[in-house]
Amino acid sequence: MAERAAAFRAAAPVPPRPPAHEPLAPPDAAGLTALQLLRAHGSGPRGLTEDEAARRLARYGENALPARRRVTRRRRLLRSLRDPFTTVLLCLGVLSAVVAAWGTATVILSLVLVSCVLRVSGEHRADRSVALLRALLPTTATVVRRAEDAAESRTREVPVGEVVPGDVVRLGPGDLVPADVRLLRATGLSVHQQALTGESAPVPKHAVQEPGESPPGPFAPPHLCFQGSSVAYGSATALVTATGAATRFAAAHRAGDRRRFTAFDRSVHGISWTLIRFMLLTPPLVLVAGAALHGRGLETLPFAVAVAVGLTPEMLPVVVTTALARGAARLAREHRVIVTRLPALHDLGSVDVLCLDKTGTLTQDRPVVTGALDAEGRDDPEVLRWAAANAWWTLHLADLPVPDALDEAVLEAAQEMADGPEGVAALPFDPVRRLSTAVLRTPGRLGRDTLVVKGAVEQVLDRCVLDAEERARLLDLAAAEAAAGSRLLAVAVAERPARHGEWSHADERGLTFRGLVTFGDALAPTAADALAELAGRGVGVKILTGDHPGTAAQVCRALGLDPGRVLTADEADRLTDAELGPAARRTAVFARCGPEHKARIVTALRATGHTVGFLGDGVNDLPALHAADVGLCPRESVDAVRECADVVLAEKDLAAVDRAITAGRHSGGNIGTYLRITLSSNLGNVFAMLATALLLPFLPMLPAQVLVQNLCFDAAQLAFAYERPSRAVLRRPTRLRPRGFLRFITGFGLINAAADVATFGVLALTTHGAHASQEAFHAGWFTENLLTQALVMIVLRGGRHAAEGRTAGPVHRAALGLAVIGVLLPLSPLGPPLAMGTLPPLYYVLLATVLALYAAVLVVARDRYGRAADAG
Ligand SMILES: Nc1ncnc2c1ncn2[C@@H]1O[C@H](COP(=O)(O)OP(=O)(O)OP(=O)(O)O)[C@@H](O)[C@H]1O
Ligand SMILES: [Mg+2]
Repeated sequence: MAERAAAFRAAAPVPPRPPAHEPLAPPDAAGLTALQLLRAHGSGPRGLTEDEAARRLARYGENALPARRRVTRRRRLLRSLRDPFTTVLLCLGVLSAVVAAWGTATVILSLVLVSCVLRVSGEHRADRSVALLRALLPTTATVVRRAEDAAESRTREVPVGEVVPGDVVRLGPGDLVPADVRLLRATGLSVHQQALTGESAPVPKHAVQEPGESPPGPFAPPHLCFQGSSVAYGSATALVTATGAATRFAAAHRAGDRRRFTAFDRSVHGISWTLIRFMLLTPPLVLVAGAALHGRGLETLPFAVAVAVGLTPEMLPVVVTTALARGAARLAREHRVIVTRLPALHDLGSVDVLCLDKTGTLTQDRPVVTGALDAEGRDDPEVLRWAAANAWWTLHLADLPVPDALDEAVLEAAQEMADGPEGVAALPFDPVRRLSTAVLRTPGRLGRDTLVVKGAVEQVLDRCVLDAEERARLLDLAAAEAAAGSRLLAVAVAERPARHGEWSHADERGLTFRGLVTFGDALAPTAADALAELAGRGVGVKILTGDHPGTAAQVCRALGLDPGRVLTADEADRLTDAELGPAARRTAVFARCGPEHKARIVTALRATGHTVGFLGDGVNDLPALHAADVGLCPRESVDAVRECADVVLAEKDLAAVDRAITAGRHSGGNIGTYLRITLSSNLGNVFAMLATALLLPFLPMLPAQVLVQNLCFDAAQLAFAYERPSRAVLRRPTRLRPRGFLRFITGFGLINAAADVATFGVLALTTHGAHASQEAFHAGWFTENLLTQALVMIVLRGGRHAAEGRTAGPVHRAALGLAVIGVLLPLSPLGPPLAMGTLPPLYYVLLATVLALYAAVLVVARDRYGRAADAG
């Protein structure tokens, strides 16, 4: 179809585009009835003809979903200029220009330019590859269309991009609302509007004949649904009023795109601001010290600025996008895991708590009926027949596209449905109430209808006429079945006078308990191993299920996971947010969770400092997927879930999650190592330069030299995006804790500065003669700086276990290159223009000694730090 549309667009004489995707009529066309609105859109209840739809597609353009819209290069460039480091660099550049230090200003501005260009093109490339991966996950909409005017209308799936204004669409649970629509008909419809309004609870929507006053807010009208939302439960038929860039969500987003603040952003943010404070402090410090000790004036400013510039990790964004994009590409290629939002890959590496739903993850989600029991616990096939009648009629009367797994199992087990009673009304299952109800017309009993309710045991018993003792006995009966690992449905019935009006939830009262249907669901074959594997990697697994606590606990036990004390949603409801955090940390299994509970538990865990991943596949998992740092789902999930998840797995398999986490740690580990090494060396250089600036009668390095050295460092550091990290990095969540991180960089920065100062001594010893010594000093220091940097890259690259049988990788090669440049550049023809002189051979001999000592100290410090980190 996509090809056909493309061909159409290419072949047809395209009519002039209307200005800026104007909708045919305003979305709610205030006061128009549904029929009038259909007419205003040149459509009808039978939908558009295929030809008309194709014409409109050419006219209005593709209906791109919010998450799939491209960011333009200009927007990206502006965003990268807003980056705090870039801003500080630009300020320093301007400052240099103000004091007419043209050399420094030019170098700084070129540095900004190079890093922005690299970043923008890197992000652009990364985005393109994510878009290509996303294209593997097509989302569709169900449209009602006709082949030609006179033909019967047909319902068919089309890619969401081909939906046009005037289309009539069908919506069911888990569907994305493909565009802005006006409801024509709706049954029990509730939509998730979280992406639009931030509100996580589903919002009820219904069709109205003539829209009256709506509550305030662009997304509030109850008869309209909007692109960017999805169906939580119920079903509807609706008219498309606006697509693509003309939708309300697109309009709201143009103002300023909300981006999720990820775990990675949070830690980088903290570190960045500490560095920036330091950068802002450096120039005044250098100026004041220069003036006080050597009576220097503003001429020190370019040097002071260069020192501050020396602190910036200019290549950070480039290393980050490259490392992540490579990781995502590899995951897709080797494991068919698709990362739909790149930063999520980094967060996946730092996930230390993984929340799962039970069905389909720990079990196979192929339930089979194992029994039907009456209230005494005796076999009673009648109970199954009631359950099946409920399943059959809710499926048909509520217009649901497919039965859920439990309903399917019930229908499979109770075959002869044909001559059963006829259904007249249905209130379909919803995961908050955990009930479904069908109203049946009892044959031979005119004027009487039978209400059949099935659902979770507690919810059904709450609606039955029972004394406390009987209720407790029935709960025990259910608990005993659940303790064997069975899933359960309770069934209750009631006879009521027939009626013409609507049935509502209020009618589910005064019921008679009929019995239980029990289900078995085999364990997923890979689950036990994957759980053990995850635990070994430092990931705590928590089960968040809507099921019975007994069933959930038994499934965990069967997989070798100690369930401990199960926390039910009712108990969680009684805890404040502050109490829930610690309780959630202690608990492994949460039962009877509704969609909101799942989200609240995830939020509470995040608030206690965990990075939380959530794996789920149902609409009832949507709020939690939103709330988590990383949302994961299997490929067969409903569209709404897939569109919201950050990581889409080829299948719902815990082993795949484990592989994805490893890939996240791979990329995240490289980024962390890059930051540690770069910032500690940068900081060390700054310390040393400040110290020597105080001692020396001349500048320890000229601004141009500082910047050239910076450029060499940056280029070498790109290698970290391509490195294969050590196994030690993959063994625990990669996490940048700002505190520990700052301690690391100051510690290693000081060691680095000590080596520099030692070199200073060596230089004093080996070079003599006033003028000659200045140039030689610069050369000597340049060489030493690059060599120590190369050494640090090799020694600190893999942490304490770096030696574990590894071959030389890209970082080794880059370090080698850096060392060669460090030694040869001052000796090359580039030396004199950069004001670097030649050095006596003795210098090299003594420098080698300094470097050997430095390496030894580094190794000792690294191992101590590694042991402390392992213990912490
Ligand atoms: N089709 C249905 N009709 C009536 N009740 C149902 C139906 N499906 C589920 N339930 C009830 O709702 C409860 C919760 O549903 P379910 O187990 O699917 O929740 P969940 O949160 O998706 O769990 P999981 O973690 O297993 O995926 C079930 O234990 C069952 O009692
Ligand atoms: Mg589920």
